[in-house]
Amino acid sequence: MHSHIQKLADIAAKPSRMIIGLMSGTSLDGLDVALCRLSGEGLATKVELINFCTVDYDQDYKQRVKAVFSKRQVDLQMVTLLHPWIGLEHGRMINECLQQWQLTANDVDVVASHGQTIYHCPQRQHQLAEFGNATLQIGDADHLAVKTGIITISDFRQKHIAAGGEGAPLAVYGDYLLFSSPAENRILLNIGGIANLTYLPSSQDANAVFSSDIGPGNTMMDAYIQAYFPGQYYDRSAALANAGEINSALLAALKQDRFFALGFPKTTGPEVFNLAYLEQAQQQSSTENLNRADVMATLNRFSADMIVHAITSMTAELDQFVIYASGGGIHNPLLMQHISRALPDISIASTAELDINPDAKEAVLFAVLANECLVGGKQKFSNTREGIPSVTMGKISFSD
Ligand SMILES: Nc1ncnc2c1ncn2[C@@H]1O[C@H](COP(=O)(O)OP(=O)(O)OP(=O)(O)O)[C@@H](O)[C@H]1O
Ligand SMILES: CC(=O)N[C@H]1[C@@H]2OC[C@@H](O2)[C@@H](O)[C@@H]1O[C@H](C)C(=O)O
Repeated sequence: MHSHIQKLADIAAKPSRMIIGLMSGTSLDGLDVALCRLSGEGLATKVELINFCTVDYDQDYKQRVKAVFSKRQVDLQMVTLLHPWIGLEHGRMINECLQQWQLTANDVDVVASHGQTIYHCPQRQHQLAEFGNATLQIGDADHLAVKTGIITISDFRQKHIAAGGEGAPLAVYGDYLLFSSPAENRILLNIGGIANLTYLPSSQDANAVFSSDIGPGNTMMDAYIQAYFPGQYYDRSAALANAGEINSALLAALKQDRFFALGFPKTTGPEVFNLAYLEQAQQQSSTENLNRADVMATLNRFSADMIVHAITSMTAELDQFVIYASGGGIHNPLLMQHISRALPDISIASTAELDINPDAKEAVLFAVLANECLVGGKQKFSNTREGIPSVTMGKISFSD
């Protein structure tokens, strides 16, 4: 047996494993690095978040990735160059975090690397009959493994698609394993660039678990402020949106997209929800001359309304449930106010109540997927339930 395989078997046999979960989402703000101690598998999985940090991307990094991000036409040489480069950059960022935490590569068993999504296109979006669902994450894990000296499990979304899913949301697997509880029906709501949710019934029945993307979380607000307020990356504390008024004609036009007419589950990304989408809605509603604060106020309300719509339609038959929110959008006070006002009888907490830092949650969930790749695989989801195939995800890269 190759010593690498023996090493993997030894890691799998340990009573607990140290796994670094990485997430770099659609907001392109930074790399979330979550060092977790994991034990058990399936519903017996236990996670302890030992250390967490977001390593901010500098301007060069952002510009390089943005040049190929969610665009139909890109410089293919640049995509090819970025694939190893992002792997190396993420490796360098892990090394920095380890140094900061006064740890070494030997203290970590495995890295779980999401990579950087640069294009996501489910069949229902591209509508090309001869092609299926597709998604592309770059940031090569062999480079990351060699740079850090740590075995790396990566590229989780391809198996999901190969087994009939759209490649997202993957959060549902970890949400179910970590947060499902007989005490209450739960909605795990993540408001990142794109918003998504997972429904976890108190029955803990894996076949009744449900998950879907919702539409934009922060992505359109971020794109708008970045385009018109150079130097600002997001509408901090909703300062701009709070200075404006919601325009009902624009709001109605924003809600017209085909995506919202599709049934759940479904997935999407900034390939759909971007500035061109806003411009089209402004043309349709003759609101091209709206002032910037009003546009931001309307975009903020648009995200909130679609989140509320998804929650109410997915919970129509439920008496009671609690929402646990995560992702950067929970720091946008106006967005959260719109959501809670529209759902006055629903308790909205953050995943901190479930002992997971809401900013770290997605990175932790990738650590859980890596743990399942190593020691799990027994928890089954219903084969008939669209979007949650019962598969083991991730590819393994060795460091030497
Ligand atoms: N103080 C704040 N005020 C307003 N918005 C905020 C604040 N802090 C964070 N945000 C929003 O959260 C975003 C980052 O969210 P997050 O890190 O969850 O995104 P992501 O992981 O890239 O997204 P995804 O889940 O789609 O992959 C920022 O770009 C910003 O829009
Ligand atoms: C293709 C892709 O990267 N999708 C992301 C994105 O960000 C949020 C939403 O869109 C979700 O579908 C997904 O990420 C989370 C982690 C998921 O798969 O659950």
